[in-house]
Amino acid sequence: MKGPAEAPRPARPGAQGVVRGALVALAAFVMALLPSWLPTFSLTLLNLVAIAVMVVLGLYLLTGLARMTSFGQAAFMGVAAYATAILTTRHGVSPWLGLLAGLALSGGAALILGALTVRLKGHYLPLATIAWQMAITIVFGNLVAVTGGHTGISGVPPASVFGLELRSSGAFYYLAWGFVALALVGAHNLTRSRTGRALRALRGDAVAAASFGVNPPLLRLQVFVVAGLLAGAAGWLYAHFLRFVNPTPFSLDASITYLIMGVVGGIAALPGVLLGAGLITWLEDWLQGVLPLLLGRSGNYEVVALGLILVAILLFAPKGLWGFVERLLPPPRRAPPTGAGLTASRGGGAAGEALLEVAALTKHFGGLVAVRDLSFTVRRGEILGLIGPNGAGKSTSFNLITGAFAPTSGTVRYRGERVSGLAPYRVARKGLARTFQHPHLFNDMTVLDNVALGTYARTSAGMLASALRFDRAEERRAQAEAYKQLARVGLTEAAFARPSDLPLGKQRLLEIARALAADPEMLLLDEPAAGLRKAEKAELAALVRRLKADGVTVLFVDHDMELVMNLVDRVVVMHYGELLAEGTPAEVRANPKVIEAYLGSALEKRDAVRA
Ligand SMILES: Nc1ncnc2c1ncn2[C@@H]1O[C@H](COP(=O)(O)OP(=O)(O)OP(=O)(O)O)[C@@H](O)[C@H]1O
Repeated sequence: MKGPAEAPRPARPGAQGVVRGALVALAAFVMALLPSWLPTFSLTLLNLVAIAVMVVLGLYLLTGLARMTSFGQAAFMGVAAYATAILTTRHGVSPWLGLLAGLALSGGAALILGALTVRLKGHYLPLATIAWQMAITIVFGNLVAVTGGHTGISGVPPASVFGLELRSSGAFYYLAWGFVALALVGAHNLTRSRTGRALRALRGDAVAAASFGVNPPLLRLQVFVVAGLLAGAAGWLYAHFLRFVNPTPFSLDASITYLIMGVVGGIAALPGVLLGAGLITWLEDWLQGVLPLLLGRSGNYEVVALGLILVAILLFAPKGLWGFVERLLPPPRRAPPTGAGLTASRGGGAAGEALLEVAALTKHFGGLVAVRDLSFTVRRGEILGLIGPNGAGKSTSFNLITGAFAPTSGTVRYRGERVSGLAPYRVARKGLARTFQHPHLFNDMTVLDNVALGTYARTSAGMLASALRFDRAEERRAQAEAYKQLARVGLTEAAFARPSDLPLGKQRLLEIARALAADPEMLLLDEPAAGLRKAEKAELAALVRRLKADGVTVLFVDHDMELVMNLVDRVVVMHYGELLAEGTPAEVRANPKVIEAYLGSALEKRDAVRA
């Protein structure tokens, strides 16, 4: 481990927070004064920046946090812009009612599209959003009776506040940046919440996220809708600022430009959103003026220039321009959380009674039977070892128990309740926590936040509550709980390090701390000793013994016979997918079938090496 990363920072987070707060207040003060200093042209540009920020903020949540790419945000913007334009020009409705209608329609559209597409993997989601984006642009252009076709709808009334019509750029500036301020604060709060952590965990590792109770499709859908609503609000601002709508600002080109803004500024950080939206909006405007003069002809050449900038950023600054700036700033200092953790709610039931019952479990992979007719019971309070030579079916059994695989036949019951066939997040919420053979940790979060992820199913603040910071008390307890579990595995020194700074042995302890943060009744450890040195294995074994003393039931799947035999109460041995033997370590060690299986596989390995 890198020494300095592990050492606790000399925490003076209070002073740093005050400085940050003062800087934000100063920026807000300067922003409030800008309309009295700047010419109309600059204010108009700033209003367009504000509108872009709203859309890119949605992309921050969608792509920056959850790594879902959408090429369709301008379409959601267009849905709200057309809704308010039609209602206010043709039906005399107030622009504020137009806002409600616009948000309802853009949010509804995101809900429908999201429900259909968020389960798509890899490139299919972006492709689906392109299809949606193109379809909706065609509707805007061709449904002439409703949308005015390519001519669009003009005469959209200005929004008014307390009877004051916001006609000028200077007046509209306060409305647009007021929206931005609210959205920024909400996004900032969300990022620091249980939802923000879960979203970051979701990126590329839905299996790990589900292991502490996150429902990946639901969370993806929620964030997709929020991004749609932010784009909808931007569309409403656009319609009442320019007072004219046509299909062009809501086309695929526009959606791509918003993505470029995110990538250029740095889509994974809120300052990057502001930087990207500001820079690209200004650059686009500047290039539109300069390029025709330089090239001697007019055309959309700024698109080519923006494309080149995007390529350069992707090559030289994959984290965007904010990535550069961030490196120059001092790292944030955080103090160890204090106070009470979360209330333990599991437990009950007598030691020794059946907790997990595996009955006639079978799993086929095509023609291969990985697990055949496997039955065993884990009793409350014991450590049960599941061992077997390579390919015996241990990991498959583990995945069947935790819900990662559905069994071909047979059942798994936990506390008498059938859990086989349930989604992994549902199994996790029943009180079964797991670790992974190869640690699934999140290096863009601190060690402490990685453990706090484990509290997901024990906390309940939703997106709105988190965005409004109503989760303050719960979040404090979740952080304190995470720290408590870090202390339990002896890792508090590394609380503010990154998981990648830790050696493998400590990463495995960190995964166990995260599992413990879920307050599990039963802990399933998948080859926790693989790749560990002798001293690390001893540390692991001591921890598992302490957990047993605390009443945690453990299913310990591993190769290491010596470790398992000295640690567990009972052993289940698998061979070629079937149960070979079951009993105490002494009974199993003396079982001729076990000796033969292990000796046989050792000889096979030796022959393979010789060959
Ligand atoms: N997703 C899969 N698709 C097809 N076959 C699989 C899959 N997962 C496992 N298998 C096969 O099932 C059998 C049992 O594999 P499994 O990984 O469960 O064994 P194991 O006892 O955990 O082995 P190891 O100790 O080497 O991890 C092996 O033959 C393996 O190749």
